Amino acid sequence: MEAVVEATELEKTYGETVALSGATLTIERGEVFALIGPNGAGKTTLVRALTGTTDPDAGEARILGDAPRAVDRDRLGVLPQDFSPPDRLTARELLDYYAGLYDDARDPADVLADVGLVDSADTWYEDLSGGQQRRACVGATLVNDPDLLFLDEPTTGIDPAGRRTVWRLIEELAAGGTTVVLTTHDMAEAERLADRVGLLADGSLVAQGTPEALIAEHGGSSRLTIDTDAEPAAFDDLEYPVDQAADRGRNRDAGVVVREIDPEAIGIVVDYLEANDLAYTGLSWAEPDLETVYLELADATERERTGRLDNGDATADADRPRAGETA
Ligand SMILES: Nc1ncnc2c1ncn2[C@@H]1O[C@H](COP(=O)(O)OP(=O)(O)OP(=O)(O)O)[C@@H](O)[C@H]1O
Repeated sequence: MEAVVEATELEKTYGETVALSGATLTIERGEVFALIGPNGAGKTTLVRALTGTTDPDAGEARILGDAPRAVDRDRLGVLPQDFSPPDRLTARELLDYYAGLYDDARDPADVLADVGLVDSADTWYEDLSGGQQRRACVGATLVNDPDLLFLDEPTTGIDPAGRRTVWRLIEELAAGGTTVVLTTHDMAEAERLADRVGLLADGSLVAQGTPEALIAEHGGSSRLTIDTDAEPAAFDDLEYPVDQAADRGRNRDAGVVVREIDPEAIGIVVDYLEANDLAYTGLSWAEPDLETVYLELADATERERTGRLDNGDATADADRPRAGETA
């Protein structure tokens, strides 16, 4: 396999703030790699170090076999988080403008179609909706048909249908051999798109792997959440471990979580609730997902950093069931 992105022990501090602390990763050609992590974890700084818009204090970054600043710009597409093109250009003019920067650019009309903006092609950028603006920005990174594409939060502010347009586009690009590095706070996006995910916390990549491997290693067991005001102690005679659910927000019963339970065994819990006169308003079963992993690992890093004691229920914050899995 050909390494297209290589970061070795990257360090970057801003005054007292450590933005990168020994970040090391390798991304192969054609991979979609998702960088996830809490606000301030260092994702943007890592992308900037890899694209040559910031110099690390130590360590080495190489992309497409070269130092980031030495790479042929025709081969690279970069969508920064805060990219804001001129307002008084239409979507079409914007892509024409960016296409004009390259000798061998794609037809901007094709790019407009790719990002789903044909109907808004003649609308000024400032009059596009936030999501349409973001799609136009994604388009601007595609005019040179890059081999390596960095997308910093590409779908932030885009509605669900538009998000799927961008997801399909990223999948097509990757199928065609483009290497894509994206940062996202959307775990469904990372789980759907990424061949591998890197979780950045406090400037270090604390976990890397396929979504499936990360979920298997860090996701814990499947769980059944019961909407009930009953205490976990009321379930002492149930054959499964039961904990209090994390804060479930307004308008929800407090809730308890039954762990290590397969869906076929939900009937046992229902029988138990009824035999013990325990009132409940709903049950939802969920497999661990990338969000579970994220919360577990980000929380573990936070505990380590602050010296906060583990209460023995490290996954308690991760009890939200996945949509569509309500029993
Ligand atoms: N130019 C800068 N000057 C000073 N501090 C900076 C600068 N860039 C980043 N930082 C700090 O470095 C840390 C990492 O920031 P970074 O933007 O890389 O995080 P992030 O993971 O991308 O966050 P988010 O998810 O909020 O976008 C933060 O504490 C941030 O305040």
